[in-house]
Amino acid sequence: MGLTLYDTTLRDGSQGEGIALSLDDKLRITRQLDRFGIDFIEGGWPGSNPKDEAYFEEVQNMNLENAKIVAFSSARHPNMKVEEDTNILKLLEAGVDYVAIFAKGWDLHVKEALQVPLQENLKMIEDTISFLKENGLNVFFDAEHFFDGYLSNPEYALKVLETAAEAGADLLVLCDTNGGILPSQVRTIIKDVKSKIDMDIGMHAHNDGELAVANSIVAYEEGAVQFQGTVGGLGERCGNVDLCSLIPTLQLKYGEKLVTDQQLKQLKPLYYFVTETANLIPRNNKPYVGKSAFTHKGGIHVSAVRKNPHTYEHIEPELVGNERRVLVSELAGKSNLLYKLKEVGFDLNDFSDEVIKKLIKKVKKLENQGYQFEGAEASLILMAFREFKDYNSFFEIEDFRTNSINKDNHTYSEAVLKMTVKKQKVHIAAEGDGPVNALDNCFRKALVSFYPEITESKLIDYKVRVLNGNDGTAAKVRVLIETADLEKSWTTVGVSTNIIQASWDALVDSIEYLLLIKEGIRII
Ligand SMILES: CC(=O)SCCNC(=O)CCNC(=O)[C@H](O)C(C)(C)COP(=O)(O)OP(=O)(O)OC[C@H]1O[C@@H](n2cnc3c(N)ncnc32)[C@H](O)[C@@H]1OP(=O)(O)O
Ligand SMILES: CC(=O)C(=O)O
Repeated sequence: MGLTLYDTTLRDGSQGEGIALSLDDKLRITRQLDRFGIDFIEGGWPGSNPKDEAYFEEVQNMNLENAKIVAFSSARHPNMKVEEDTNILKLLEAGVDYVAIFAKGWDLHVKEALQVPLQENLKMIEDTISFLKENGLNVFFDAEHFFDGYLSNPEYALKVLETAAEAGADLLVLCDTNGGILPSQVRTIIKDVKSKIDMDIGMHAHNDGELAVANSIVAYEEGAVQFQGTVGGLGERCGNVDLCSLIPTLQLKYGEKLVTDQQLKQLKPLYYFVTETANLIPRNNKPYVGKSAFTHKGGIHVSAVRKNPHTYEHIEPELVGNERRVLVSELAGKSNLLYKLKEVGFDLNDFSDEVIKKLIKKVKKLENQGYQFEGAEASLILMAFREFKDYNSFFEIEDFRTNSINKDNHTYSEAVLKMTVKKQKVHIAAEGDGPVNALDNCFRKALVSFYPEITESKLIDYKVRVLNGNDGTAAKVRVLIETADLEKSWTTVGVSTNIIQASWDALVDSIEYLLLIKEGIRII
């Protein structure tokens, strides 16, 4: 058997806390895994619940391009005939060519979890595999707790594998079910298994010791041919080995051709698809696929990356569908700002060294006052624009006022705004649920006849962070406003001890940035 990828997101991944995939979710994930180039997809345990049973019915209509679907179950129950065990019968009804059977590889489990003699566990394995083989199925044998079992009673753990092999199993999968084994132990144990049993082995690693990737890599180095894991490392307790880390490591560092280059570029989209389908928040610092995996913040790093990205990147981000990003903050140097300005379309010749230094000094000073530009790039870009001698703002604010009114125990607000737009004086009022909403309504009402395009955008998120909580209601706050039009979203920032002022500053930036984009000024 060549190297194969085995995804158990739909089975072991579903055993992770907070994961509740619908049947439709499972089918959509199946489609994406298949397109990505996964060889085997463990779809579920048909004996466990009606949803998994329905999955095996539905998946037969899917015309998969690449993957084989695998149905999962335990070996037969103790003291029961295999042909009478519904778990096993449902495997036959699942309409698959491949099944995965797990059984105990640790004497402790046989004695305490199953509470049967050691011999009965071997008999369960033998009966189940023989029966499934007689019924024409390919059988992957998952030796549950194999590594802990080997450490406790190596003769018995090996006997479990030998029994499965003699009964006709097509592959012996060594499971680190409790996820606590060490790479050095994996190496020694697999060497011993390989010296005694002449069969292909697979690896199923859990991540309780944060070593699932390391343990799977050691298994690979020792000749394992199948790697079972999940997208994003979902799974029981701390999860399974994350295929989003394991696959690119094997492919890009060990040179194994597991998927095509094009498929590998779908790794990040696959991670996002599965994470979002599972209703989870993607983790920025996930190796390879996280938003921050190739994001540079420290000035020293960005200075070097501009000269040669290899200085601070272990692979090219595009290989896994990711991208390089640079942040500007108080930890930035000139390089961060130059990178960012170029990225958004500025001609760097427009900025003298002096202006860049002045801008970066301003960023550091403002961050010391509570601004945070890495999450508010639109405000940063506006700051750079305002350094252009020939830049005229789209409007000039004269003053504004807000009032809150309580009537019949319901509070609402009104705002009044005086400004000049295209040399015309505007004096306008509007109401809103609260003062910021009233100001937003008023501002847009004042601008709409001059810039009708502002109706295409709206505020989609508004976050307030108290910066010095000890000062109570007099504390300084940072307001981040996210605005979106039909194509993109952008974030702006304001900081003040007055929440209305902080919100107003962020609001003004958000509208001004929109007008910059709409007026076709060089911003991508
Ligand atoms: C390491 C792993 O991740 S293995 C996969 C674990 N996944 C799951 O458990 C999710 C799906 N599970 C289920 O839907 C249910 O647990 C079922 C349908 C399988 C069983 O439900 P129930 O019959 O109500 O039993 P329950 O879950 O309480 O206990 C499990 C039974 O399986 C037995 N069992 C455990 N491991 C094995 C095994 N390897 N081979 C055979 N039987 C086993 C246990 O001894 C216990 O038997 P008992 O009821 O006679 O005491
Ligand atoms: C089979 C399995 O999921 C395990 O041993 O962890």
